[in-house]
Amino acid sequence: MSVRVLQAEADMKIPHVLSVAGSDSGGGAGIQADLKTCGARRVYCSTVITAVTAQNTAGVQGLNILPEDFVADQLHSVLSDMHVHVVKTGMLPSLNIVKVLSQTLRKFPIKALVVDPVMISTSGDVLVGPSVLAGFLEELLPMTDIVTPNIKEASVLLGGVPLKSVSDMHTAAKLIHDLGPRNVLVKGGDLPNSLDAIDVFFDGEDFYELCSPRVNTRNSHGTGCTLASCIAAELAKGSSMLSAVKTAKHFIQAALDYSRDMTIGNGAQGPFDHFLALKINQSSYRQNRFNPNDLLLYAVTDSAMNRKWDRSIAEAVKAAVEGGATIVQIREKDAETRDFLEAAKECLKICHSYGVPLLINDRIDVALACDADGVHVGQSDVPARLARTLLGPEKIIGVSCKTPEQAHQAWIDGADYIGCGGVYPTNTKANNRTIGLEGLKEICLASKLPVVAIGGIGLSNAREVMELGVPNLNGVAVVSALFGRECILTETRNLHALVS
Ligand SMILES: Nc1ncnc2c1ncn2[C@@H]1O[C@H](COP(=O)(O)OP(=O)(O)O)[C@@H](O)[C@H]1O
Ligand SMILES: Cc1ncc(COP(=O)(O)O)c(N)n1
Ligand SMILES: [Mg+2]
Repeated sequence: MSVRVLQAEADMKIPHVLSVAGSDSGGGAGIQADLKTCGARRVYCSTVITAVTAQNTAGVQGLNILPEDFVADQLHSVLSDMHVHVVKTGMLPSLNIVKVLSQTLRKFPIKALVVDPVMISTSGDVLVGPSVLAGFLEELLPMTDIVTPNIKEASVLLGGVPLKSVSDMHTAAKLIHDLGPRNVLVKGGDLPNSLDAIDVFFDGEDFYELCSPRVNTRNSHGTGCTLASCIAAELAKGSSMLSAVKTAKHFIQAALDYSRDMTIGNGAQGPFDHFLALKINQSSYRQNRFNPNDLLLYAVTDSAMNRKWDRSIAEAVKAAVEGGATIVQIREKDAETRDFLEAAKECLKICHSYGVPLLINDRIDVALACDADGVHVGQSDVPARLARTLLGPEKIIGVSCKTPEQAHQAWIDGADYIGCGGVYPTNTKANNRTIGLEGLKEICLASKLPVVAIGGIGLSNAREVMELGVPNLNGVAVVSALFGRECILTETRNLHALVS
């Protein structure tokens, strides 16, 4: 294969959003919000700038629209060279720019088009005049996968009918859907007298009300841009539309809450902080869901060992959590699906009574059916990106990795941690290459995700693994040293004392 073909294939693998929007000098909305959102969501973002605003926390002081020919040049530069998965639009300030965009998109097919029909900013400034409306209605909306108007913009798209309630938002979503886009999200951030921030999503068949408590903050400048670019980022990673919208709503809520008391600028509407995930314990703002410290003593069950000692999976799991296991994975290679499911439900009850998360090895169907905390997948199982789409943003996903490249891909795919090994030779897994402490260290250093070491680890060597001195090595995963022994409780206690 030629270098060019290999380059093109590598390019296609990196989730990529192109934002076509205006610049906000204050850095809270527009292109700047889109870049920050994609960065926070771990997606590459290229940009085509349509206008430059002089803007701050008090409002918009000036606006300079770029000539449509130069917008066309920027679009061509990006799309003719790079593999863009999703295009997200923000401020499209002239009818000719809308036309240039829709013509260009016909030449360069993409996976999805996300249109935030920016017309009026949160500060009340008119960013886009009425002449552009015809362009939206005739050119852009029919090719749009999701359009995300706020209540004022929804009203403009529908010729001026005011929206005053959630019920009006439902009606508007349906009417806007009739204009051509495949999905509609009417955002209710500015709905008066509403205790919650309610958005209405309509996919052409069903309505969903996405509801979150309203954060009492002045820092809501850029929420609309952020929501749309987060949807675009999740779509680029392979999420379904509904799951992308839910993730985006969750992201906005978490970011607003995290930065509610931040003060930047003297005006009425401040920006918020997109990078909370970097600040709250390394990897995830979804703290209540996954805590990397839970990887400390990771117990993995084994059906053959349970058979040998004549105990049920539930008995084995109970002993392990009593002994101090901090996370449990059930790994059943030869059980009937229904038996596996029943056992998983029983283990889930036990684990949750100790506040310990339970993961299912390989079987996404079983994890979904028993509402487990997540899954662990190997390199030949369902890809992590698809697992994320199927399980949604809340579940924990771990991936077995033997190389820095696999670790990188796991991060791109939206995994939460990686399992790395076999560190030492082991009999639990046939034909498993041993990577040694050196291999483990190399992968840890390359990995942006927390790591749990696995493979032949027990009382004799757990300490040297934990003393490797890499900050993202959060724990050891153990099979035989717990479940291959007579008293799981004692073995777990001893190992727990050694690693903590
Ligand atoms: N104070 C708030 N608390 C929680 N969510 C909010 C708040 N303000 C806006 N949102 C959410 O932010 C997103 C953007 O909505 P909105 O502010 O209505 O759009 P725009 O920024 O385009 O005017 C929506 O998901 C909305 O529910
Ligand atoms: C350049 C630019 N684009 C978009 C918005 C909308 O901001 P919001 O997301 O708060 O409605 C803005 N204020 N400036
Ligand atoms: Mg807003």
